Amino acid sequence: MKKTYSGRYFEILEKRKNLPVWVHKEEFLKTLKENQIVLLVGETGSGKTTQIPQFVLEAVLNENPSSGPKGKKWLVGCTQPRRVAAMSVSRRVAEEMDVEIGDEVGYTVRFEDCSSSKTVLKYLTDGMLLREAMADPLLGRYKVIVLDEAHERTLATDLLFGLLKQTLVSRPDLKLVVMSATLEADKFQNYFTGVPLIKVPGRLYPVEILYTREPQRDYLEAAINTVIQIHESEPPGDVLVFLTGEEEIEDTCRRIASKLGDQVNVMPLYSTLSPAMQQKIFDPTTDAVRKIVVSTNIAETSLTIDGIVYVVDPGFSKQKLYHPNTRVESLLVSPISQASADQRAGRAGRTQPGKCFRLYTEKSFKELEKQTYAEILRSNLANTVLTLKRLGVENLLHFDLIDPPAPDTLARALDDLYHLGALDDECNLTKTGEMMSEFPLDPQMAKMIIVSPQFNCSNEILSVSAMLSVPNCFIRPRGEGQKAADKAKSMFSHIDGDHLTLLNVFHAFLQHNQNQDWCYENFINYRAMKSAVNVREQLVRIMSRFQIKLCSPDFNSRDYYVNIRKALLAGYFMQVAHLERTGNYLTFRDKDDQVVHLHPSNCLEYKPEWVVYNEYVLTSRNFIRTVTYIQGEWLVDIAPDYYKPANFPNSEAKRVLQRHCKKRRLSEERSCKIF
Ligand SMILES: Nc1ncnc2c1ncn2[C@@H]1O[C@H](COP(=O)(O)OP(=O)(O)OP(=O)(O)O)[C@@H](O)[C@H]1O
Repeated sequence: MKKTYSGRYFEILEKRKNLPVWVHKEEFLKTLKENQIVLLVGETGSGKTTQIPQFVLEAVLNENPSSGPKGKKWLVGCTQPRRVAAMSVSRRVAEEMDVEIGDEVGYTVRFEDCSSSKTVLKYLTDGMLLREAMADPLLGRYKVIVLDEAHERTLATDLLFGLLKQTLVSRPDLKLVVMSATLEADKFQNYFTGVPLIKVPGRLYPVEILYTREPQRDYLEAAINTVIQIHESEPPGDVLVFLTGEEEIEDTCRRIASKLGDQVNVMPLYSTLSPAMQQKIFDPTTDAVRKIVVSTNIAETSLTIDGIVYVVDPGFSKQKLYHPNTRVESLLVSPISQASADQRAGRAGRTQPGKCFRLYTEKSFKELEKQTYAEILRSNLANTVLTLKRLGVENLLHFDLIDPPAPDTLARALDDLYHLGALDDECNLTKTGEMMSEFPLDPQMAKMIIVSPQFNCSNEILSVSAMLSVPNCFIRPRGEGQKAADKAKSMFSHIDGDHLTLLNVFHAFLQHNQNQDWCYENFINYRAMKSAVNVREQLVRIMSRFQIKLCSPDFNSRDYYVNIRKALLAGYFMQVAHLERTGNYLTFRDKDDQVVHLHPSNCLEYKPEWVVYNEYVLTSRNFIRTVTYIQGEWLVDIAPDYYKPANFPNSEAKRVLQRHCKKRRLSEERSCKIF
């Protein structure tokens, strides 16, 4: 039966037909029919992300009217580097196709699947497609895969390139479309040897680019002043400002709001914000109030925020950097690339003409790198190696990547996985490694969960892991509310560490029946808590697949928290710091030790000799965040191979460790004598 469409459908269809990609529809479909791989480069806003997958779907449905593999429907998949884009674009496409989201059009992002057996077009993060490939390396449900925003060169997209290059050989019926606004076409054509390239010039509305005459000393001040200037002297239209991180964004929102009051509606956007808050930026505003969205670069690609006329681009973003020697992966505020700057400008001019205010000179723009450096060259690769091993890649050095990572980085990753027991001496995936790869978590966390039954506390470790996987649950408003928030937090504080504090919050939330008012009264982020409950349920499902026992120590036993702390260490034993006599902590790794400080958010009432930490944060100082007290002798008990004193540089910590080892040896000898 033919579907009857709503009036809205025809209204949007008229607009869609004006998008530049529509002129190239026939050429694109013909090229796709004749080739297995097609590259498509089109300007921002030309209609790639929303239209091309629909064209592809039309062709797939026309050519394959009967059902796909195992009686299921064929799928067209379109990847996005960011979850907020995958979710919002799929909603838009569902609206364009006049269907409910989750039916014919759906999305899958980490910890959230909004697709069903009806789904034929699925937007998903590149990371999720990689996960699907682990379960089914031939991606049997897919007829066409569209890799969007390829220029971003995220780690997952780069791995998908390598993987799909192999898969396409085994599956001649599978097709691949690679899309971007600013693709290094030559590089990709070389990589995929001579595949056709379709160029879509033009955009729907023009964007005027303005540069400053002089370089700006303080980009934050400059950004705030520009927003005020726009508000005071430019015609109506919403504003999108790009900044680098959560704190900076919240602070800027507050400052803009205090200067412009009710005349504007200021909204933050960053990845750790709850999905509900993220969705708020798409709410239409009334004419009298200007919307000002202050965002990290998660709004840089694919997003259309209706009403945005002005973009303010200070030219910086936080970028991941990895030092294989110290094994520290950190985020540093760095200048963006020309490709990023173009993407940012492209957020304007989507539903009407726009203006982009670049807070740097034209000369500086020309001096920026052309493209952002591929993420694979700037990351800790432990997770990547685990993924590749799970995908059956035997020889990592022969896996065909566009930019192969530095050998040092690869060696470090192999080493870490070996210590975690994920790889054996021959670099093959162990049973533990296989299990670890099934958890959508970093390898240490996965290991911690897998071994937690040995410490009789898998229930607690799951709760801690869930809490570590969601946005910060503590709300700390600036100004008046800060003291009250700190007081509320202290009610949950556990003197031995932040992990245990998170566990207290999780338990309290359950005890109060997941009540939203309770969260509000206690300065707890309700959405984060609901997400944690949801994440935990998903982790439980993976646990039961592997028959990993769910168990808890007796809450009244003295060892309740000791067991949990030991289990934490069993996963994170490579993230330990020792308090030196100088009063500083020193990370304790087998090469370069680093002086670090406890992050001010910690809830320890004293400075323990040894701590295990979740995160290394590099800002004005080196901080370790989310820390818990552990005992030095546990290191030699829990990770004896890793903590051989001979492996470590001469230090105070080494001497302590030697003592523990000696004690352990003596007690072993003693127990030998008894028998
Ligand atoms: N949510 C929306 N509301 C209104 N119009 C929209 C929406 N999403 C998309 N559009 C319209 O469709 C156009 C094309 O969007 P699309 O995301 O497909 O472009 P694109 O070429 O992929 O851009 P980019 O390279 O920036 O991702 C937009 O410029 C806008 O006019």
